Formats: sequence, structure tokens, C-alpha cells
Amino acid sequence: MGEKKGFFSRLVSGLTKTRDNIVSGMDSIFHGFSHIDDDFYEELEETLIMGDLGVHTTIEIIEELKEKVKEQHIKEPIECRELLIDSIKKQMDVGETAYEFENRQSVVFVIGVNGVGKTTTIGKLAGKFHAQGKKVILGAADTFRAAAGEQLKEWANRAQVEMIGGQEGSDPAAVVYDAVAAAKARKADILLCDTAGRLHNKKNLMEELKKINRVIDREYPDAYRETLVVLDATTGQNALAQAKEFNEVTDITGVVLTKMDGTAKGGIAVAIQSELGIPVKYIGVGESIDDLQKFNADEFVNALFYTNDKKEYTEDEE
Ligand SMILES: Nc1nc2c(ncn2[C@@H]2O[C@H](COP(=O)(O)OP(=O)(O)OP(=O)(O)O)[C@@H](O)[C@H]2O)c(=O)[nH]1
Repeated sequence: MGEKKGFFSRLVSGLTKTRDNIVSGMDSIFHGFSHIDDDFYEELEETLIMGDLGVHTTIEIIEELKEKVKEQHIKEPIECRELLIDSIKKQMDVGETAYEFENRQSVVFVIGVNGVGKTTTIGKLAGKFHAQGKKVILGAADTFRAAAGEQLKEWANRAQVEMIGGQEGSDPAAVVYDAVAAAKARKADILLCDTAGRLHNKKNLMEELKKINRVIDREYPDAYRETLVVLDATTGQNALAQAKEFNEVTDITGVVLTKMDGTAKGGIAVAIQSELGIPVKYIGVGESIDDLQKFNADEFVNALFYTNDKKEYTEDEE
């Protein structure tokens, strides 16, 4: 394995396509227009929407830009660049992102539809926490899909953590009950539960999550709760729609955005934080166990727009 690059430079290289999609388009508008007019705003708007920032967020960003241009008597299109960057950061502001569950005795529910990278993400999280010396248990409560348990077991082995459950067709709440018993018996720090992600039947999903929650209320009341929804960044607006639907079913405390390596649709991170007010807590940047990073909105925007700035950010856990 090659030497690990710093967080910032890895982000910079991983976001190449997203940058090409959003920033290059914007920069050619800034340079292509000689003055600020309606066409200029329209083209910018189109670029941001095409860049997956979301219609609602884009409109707010453009409105804010128009106000600032007026207030500050700005004449040159290029002067809008910094204003736009600030505005995107402001849209993404969801306050400080809490990772309390990492340092408390906790139960983490991981939800997401098939194929988004849920199992991989759980494996990566388990590997990360295990490497930090934490005791981790995996609860294989996605019992609906055939082979989900086996796949999770492979990740449990890779991360060197114990997995409970995994039998296709068993009751998810029963798996969680067993996993909680194991977590208590082994004094686990973090219980990571793979939970189902069937969105086509929201009512059932809601009931299932409620039932699982009741088990935890009863059996493990002191455990800190975290609910992460896993979304595939390459699906763009579809990921945003999924997040909205899951948020109607349960209280999501964070998003994991997978496949950020090499996608042109990384702008979806802006839409998620802006339109849902939910922090993206981690991003997946590859298929192997250490390809998961904590997400920081300001650094993300900086990595998109200030590519020449090769600051080496290092994550404390790395
Ligand atoms: N490039 C890249 N691929 C990823 C990432 N995360 C997951 N994948 C790949 O995406 C595919 C689907 O991942 P899974 O973890 O199996 O997805 P899942 O959501 O658990 O899907 P089911 O098991 O079908 O429910 C696999 O080939 C993973 O290797 C990532 O961050 N980057």
C-alpha cells in the first residue's frame, strides 16, 4: 500500500470530477461574462443545479449573491467567486457536527437501501473503531435480504469484530435483542446495527425501527443512540430523495455519503446539509476498509474551490 496522503489532498483528488462539473463551469462563467446581468445569474444557477446542489439551495445561493452584489456595488463577475463560496458554506452550516457516539457506550443504527454501500460502511466503521481500541459488536439485523448476513460476516472478520445474528428471515428485533445482550456481556463500546432499508413500504419500516428502538429502550436504556443513513453519492438527487424519505420514517442523526471517490455528483453533500439540516458525518472514498473519512463542510468546499492550496489536514484518528 502506498503512503497515505493527507485528508485535504485526498479530498482534492477524489473530487476531481465534482470539481470539473461545478467549479470549472462556474469559472468559465466568471471569465466569460464581462458584466453581471440576468444571463450571468441564470447560467450560474444552471451550473449549480447541474452540479447537484439542489434547486432550493441553488435559488437561495443566487438570491444571496444578488443581494450582496447590490449592497457591495460589485461590478466584476469574478468578484462573485468568493461570495459564492461563502454562500455555499453558509448553506451547508448545520452547526458543529457531533460524533459523541464514538466516545460513549452507544448503539448505532445504519440504514440505507440496497446497493448504496451500507455493509461496506459498517465494515469500515467497525474497522476504524476497532483500530482505536474500542470494543465493537455488529448486529446483523438486515434479515430481509438474502446473503446480507454473510456479507456482513466477511466485513466483521476483516475488521476483527464479533457479529451477532445474520440468519435470513429472522426477526430483526430479536437479532437486536441478542446483540444488545452480547454488547452488555462483553462491555462493548459500540454496537453497530445493520438495519433494513426497504423504502417501498415505509409503514413497515417505521414499525420495524420502532420495535427495535423499544428493545433498546428496555434492554439498554443508557446507551447513546445514533442513526446513520447511508446514501450513494453517485445517484445525486435520488440520494437526497432517499434521505428525505428516511427522515420521515425515523430521526436521522447523520449521513454517510459513499462513493465520493470519482463521482461528478459530490455537490449532493451541499443539498443534503442545506435542505435537510442533517450533517454528512462520513464520506466513503473507496472500497477498502480504511476508505472512510470524517466529513467537514468547510474543508469540502475548500477542496473544491482552492485546489492549489495543498494544506495537509490530518485526522486525529489516522
Ligand atoms: N468506489 C467506492 N465503492 C464503494 C464505496 N462504498 C461501497 N462501495 C461499493 O459499492 C458496492 C455496494 O456496497 P455494499 O456495501 O455491498 O452495499 P449495500 O448497501 O450493503 O448493499 P446490499 O448489501 O446489497 O444491501 C460494493 O461493490 C462496494 O465495494 C465507496 O465509498 N467507494
